[in-house]
Amino acid sequence: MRRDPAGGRYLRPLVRGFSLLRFPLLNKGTAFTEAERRALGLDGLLAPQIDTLDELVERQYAEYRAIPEPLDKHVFLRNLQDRNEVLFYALLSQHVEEMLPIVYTPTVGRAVQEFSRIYRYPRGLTLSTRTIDRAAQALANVPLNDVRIIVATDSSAILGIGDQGFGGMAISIGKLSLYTVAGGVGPDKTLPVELDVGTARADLREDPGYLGVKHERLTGDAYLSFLDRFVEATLERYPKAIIQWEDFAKDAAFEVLARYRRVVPSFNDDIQGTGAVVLAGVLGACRVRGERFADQVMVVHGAGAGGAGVAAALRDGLRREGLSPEEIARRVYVLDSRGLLVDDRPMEPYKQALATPRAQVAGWAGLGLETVIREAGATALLGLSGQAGIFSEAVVRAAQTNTPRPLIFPLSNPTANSEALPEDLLRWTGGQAMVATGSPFAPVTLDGVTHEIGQGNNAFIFPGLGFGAILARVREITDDMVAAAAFALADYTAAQWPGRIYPPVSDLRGASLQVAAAVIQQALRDGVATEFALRGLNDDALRSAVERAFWQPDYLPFRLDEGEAAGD
Ligand SMILES: O=C([O-])CC(=O)C(=O)O
Ligand SMILES: [Mg+2]
Repeated sequence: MRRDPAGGRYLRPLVRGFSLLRFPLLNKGTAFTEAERRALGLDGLLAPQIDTLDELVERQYAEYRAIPEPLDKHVFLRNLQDRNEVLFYALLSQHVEEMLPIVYTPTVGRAVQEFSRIYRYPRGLTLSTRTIDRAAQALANVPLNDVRIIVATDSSAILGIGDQGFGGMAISIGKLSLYTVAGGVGPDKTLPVELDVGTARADLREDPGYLGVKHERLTGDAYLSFLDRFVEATLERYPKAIIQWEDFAKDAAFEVLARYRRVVPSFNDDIQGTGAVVLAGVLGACRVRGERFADQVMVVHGAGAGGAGVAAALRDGLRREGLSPEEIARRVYVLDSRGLLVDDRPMEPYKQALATPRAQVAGWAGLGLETVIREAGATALLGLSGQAGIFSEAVVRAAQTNTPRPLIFPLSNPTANSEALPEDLLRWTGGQAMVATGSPFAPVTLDGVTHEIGQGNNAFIFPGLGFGAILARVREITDDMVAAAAFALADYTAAQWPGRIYPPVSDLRGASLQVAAAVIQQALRDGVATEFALRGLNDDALRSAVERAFWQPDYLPFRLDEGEAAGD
């Protein structure tokens, strides 16, 4: 992108003619003007009609509406993205609420599973055991010069659906669409990455149609060495990039975050993003109920990256309220598939910090979900187990004996993995449960009252967190920046959407702007920001600066420099 002396934005293309039409970031299809067609060697290659962006959006939208199946809609939008990226984002921006469940959760889960079958056109960077020795060359081949945000997955724990091998690329692509539509990052600044270290799934390895490498996953030193080479080559080619680690299985998630967060500014979306969004939702629900957060007793079901991240965020939130470690231990309980984490039980090292002291559960009737809810007096249930239906009627009734309006958040994705259906939760509790889910659900009408179902998805955190970190040019993403994102989201919801636990998805952009501004403030306070132009701005000025930096889908005019013509 360039600017003329009057400040007008324009493009000076390095490719011309047919190649220009094949470059999704530059292609305008029939919106190339008469003059551009002549100057850029496009005469004869396009339909005669000349359209505006709005006309193209209308036409694509009509086609989109005619497609019945969500996965086919996803493929349609992905094809558009790979053909004409500005048009894709213009369409998506105008229909965020309708299309988010298609480009993102839940349909992206299907796209991950079907990725080898729906794969059409390359996007992003794939590093595999075949290419990792040439990582620097692979990065040099990426046709983008100023990448600022990378979403990288090793696909070991995609959403709640486990190891998906090469298919995990679809989640990196989907998350980055949100970075652009909700987080304001230009698509030329985003890079989805699939780290194909193999798959533990024999069915994939034996499937002739599977497009990933067909061997067992790398583990131990070989795995870490693979990641080291990726990080090293990335730092070299894109020194200003931030990495979002996505959908790594629990042990790897913690290890990878700890290993690299001070080498390259990075965060783990499932641990930190999910932790922040759930903390914001619990704070929001307490405000709606007129109760104190510090008085809640919270049971986290699931101790993978998401569950552990949520428990850590809740504990951190309680610490900020002034509670002692002993008090916190009586407010947050974490269960994995073997029941409550109790400190004398064998468990993975990362879980130890979340375990309940044995003395505290002396005399309890058991350590399973329902018993823990009764014995602990739980007022909030947070589901991150990936186990569909685990929040059963008996479990929910147990929570309602402790409080008339329990908070019940079935957060596992995609929809089929949700711990409960909002409709059931509201029915079992006589409309009293305060419900938010990870995947989108339609409003529920019960006894004439309609309940909106908030979406407690990290989509309300990561676009703003990443955008703020990019604008502040941070050296590191601190825990306090993540916490600031959570509090900003809770404050924004209370101010703009009183009575709701989360804003509606239609306001993802507004929420992200607020999150980004808060993240910048915190980065400045933490001394990790290197963009000093943002120093000293008050909240309003900062929010305006963030808004001005927000990328908008628009067809920029193409101009050639003096004396240049097609074919030069
Ligand atoms: O992708 C989503 O919808 C949220 C998320 O990170 C996950 O479930 O792993
Ligand atoms: Mg995830």
